[in-house]
Order: sequence, then structure tokens, then C-alpha cells
Amino acid sequence: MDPLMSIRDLYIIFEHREGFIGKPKTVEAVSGVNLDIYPGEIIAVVGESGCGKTTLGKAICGLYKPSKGSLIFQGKDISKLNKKEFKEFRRNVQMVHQDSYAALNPTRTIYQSLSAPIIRNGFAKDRKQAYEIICELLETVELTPPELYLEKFPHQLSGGQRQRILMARAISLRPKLIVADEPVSMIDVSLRISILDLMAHLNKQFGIAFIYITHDLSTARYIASNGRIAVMYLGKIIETGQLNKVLSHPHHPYLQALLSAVPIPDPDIARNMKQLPLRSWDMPDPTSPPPGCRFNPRCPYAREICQQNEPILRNYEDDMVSCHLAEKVPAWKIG
Ligand SMILES: Nc1ncnc2c1ncn2[C@@H]1O[C@H](COP(=O)(O)OP(=O)(O)OP(=O)(O)O)[C@@H](O)[C@H]1O
Repeated sequence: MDPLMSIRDLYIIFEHREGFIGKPKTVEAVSGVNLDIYPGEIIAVVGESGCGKTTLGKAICGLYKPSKGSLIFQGKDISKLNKKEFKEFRRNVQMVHQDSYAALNPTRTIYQSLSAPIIRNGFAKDRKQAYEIICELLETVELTPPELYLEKFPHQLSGGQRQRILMARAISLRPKLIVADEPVSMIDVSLRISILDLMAHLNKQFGIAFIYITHDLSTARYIASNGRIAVMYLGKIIETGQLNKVLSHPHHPYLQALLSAVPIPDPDIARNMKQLPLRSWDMPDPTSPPPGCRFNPRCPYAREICQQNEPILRNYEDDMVSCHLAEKVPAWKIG
């Protein structure tokens, strides 16, 4: 199967200025990322705050231009699309944001917010047809009866309901890919599973591929158990593969450290859990990342080669890992 999108050696570089004086520094928020996204699949993009997840997500949606590298959507480089083709690409790749309140216009009713893109993109010929489509969409995202929600303003809805409205708005344009950036991190814990279930349902019912961006390994495990995971560290993908395999046999020391920091509910297992003894808990300054492997100053296994040469993402056992010493790093498992 051909990929829906191929991300090729992508760099997104920002200027970073501290105060008004001095030269601006640069941050490689995304640094040499390669990833193929296949139709209908779910990929969880996981990593700590500041590792470049949101920037990668926005680049996938065409909201940031690559500083270097390219994004190929359905065989075409998106930087070479004409205006009409780019509009069609933007319709096909939608983004759902973390902050549902900021993502909706507070002065517009739900009907107004949902009808505008439907009419603009020609999915409804008049207001009556738009109304019917919106009612159907609200039923799909389980906001029923729809009439109860149409005339409401965003502030009159709960965080979970607003997130469902954002999902409805995203699917209203019949996209092939949705980038969901931390969609459940701002809603009550009790409602998170239902939003994740909704995404899984939309993925199955409409065959929409999802990029699920999160810092939370447990929700990644829940939504992408049959999909893939890409773990990021300081702008780079350091390990990727089938989620269950990667999380049960993590090869990269950074991923092992992340997993060993997740609390385990079973006290017997928790007691026997070994924390990976990182050499430092601090993330390096993203404006001057360490040479060689970006994780080397924190890695308990680092050798000279790790300080000198940048590792590439390579096939190793069942997945891909960017570590010179993958063959030598001790296996890690829970308990
Ligand atoms: N518009 C921008 N201008 C300058 N620097 C930026 C910009 N956006 C992001 N950055 C920097 O790029 C790096 C990656 O940021 P990004 O928001 O993509 O990370 P993230 O993994 O999504 O983090 P979080 O989970 O906190 O949102 C950070 O060092 C951040 O400060």
C-alpha cells in the first residue's frame, strides 16, 4: 500500500530570541524526521514537553513550511501544490487542538461554527442541507439530540462536549488524516476514555488515519494498541514501530527511562521496578543540543561514539531505533 503521506528528512527551525538584545538563536524543533503515514492507521507520537510533537503535527497539516526536507501527500510534494491543490490538501488533513475553548469562536453558536466550513467547501448547497449534515455529524459524535446543541455557544458546553464538536468539525470535511494534538489532556479524567473511543470509532467507521500526539504513554497505549508509535526526543524520532512491540521491548534508553517512570498500579510489580539511572534529569537546552546523540549527556550507557556521531534511525529487531548501542543496551521489562 502506498503511504498517504511521507515525511522526508523534515526540519522545522525557529528563531529563538531571549530578550531584546543579542543575536537570535535557532531551535530545530523538528530535526531530520522521516515517517510514512498509511491510510487508515493510527500513530501515537509521544515525548516530553518541548520535544517537537506539536510542531511536527502542524507541519503535517501544512501550517508550518519545512525549513528543509519535504512532505509528500498522495505522491505530491505539498510545497509544489498550486493554490487549489493546497486547499484540497488542507481539507484532507485536519487538526484537532488541545484547547477546545480557544479553537472555537466564542461569539458563534455551534451551528454557525460547523456550518461555515461545510458551506465554504461546497458540501452543502444551502442552509437547509447544512442543517441536516450538522445534525448527522452531532449524532456521529454522540451529542444527541442534536437540536440541544445547535444554538449553544462554546462556553455553555463542557470540555468533553467541545472536544466532540471539534471532532465533528474535523470530520465534516471528510478528511483522510486527522492530527489530534493532546485532545484529552484538558478534559476530566473520567471523560478521556470516551473521547479516545470516539476517535477509534471515527478511525474505523470512516477509515480516517489519526496522528495522536501526547506526552501520556497510557492513552497512547489505549488508542494505538493496533497501531504504531513514534517516540520523539529533542526534535528527533528515536524509536518507532508497532506500539505493543515497542512498549513491551523498548530498545532506546530514553524510552526505557520514560517507561520506568510510569507508575505501576500493582504494588508487587512496582516494588521490583528498577528506575533507569539517568546521568541527568534535565533536558538539554534545545537551542544548543549536545553533539552526537542528543540523549548522550543523560544516557547511562553512553560511550565515546555517542558523543561524536549522530545516530540514524535504523532497523533493529522488529522496529526502528536511533541508538549506536542498541545491540548492547540491556533488555528492559516491567517488574
Ligand atoms: N513559534 C515558535 N517560535 C520559536 N520556538 C518555537 C515555536 N514553537 C515551538 N518552539 C520551540 O520548539 C520546540 C518544540 O516545541 P513544541 O511545542 O513543538 O513541543 P511539544 O513537544 O509539542 O511540547 P508541548 O507538549 O509542551 O506542547 C520547543 O523548544 C519550543 O520552545
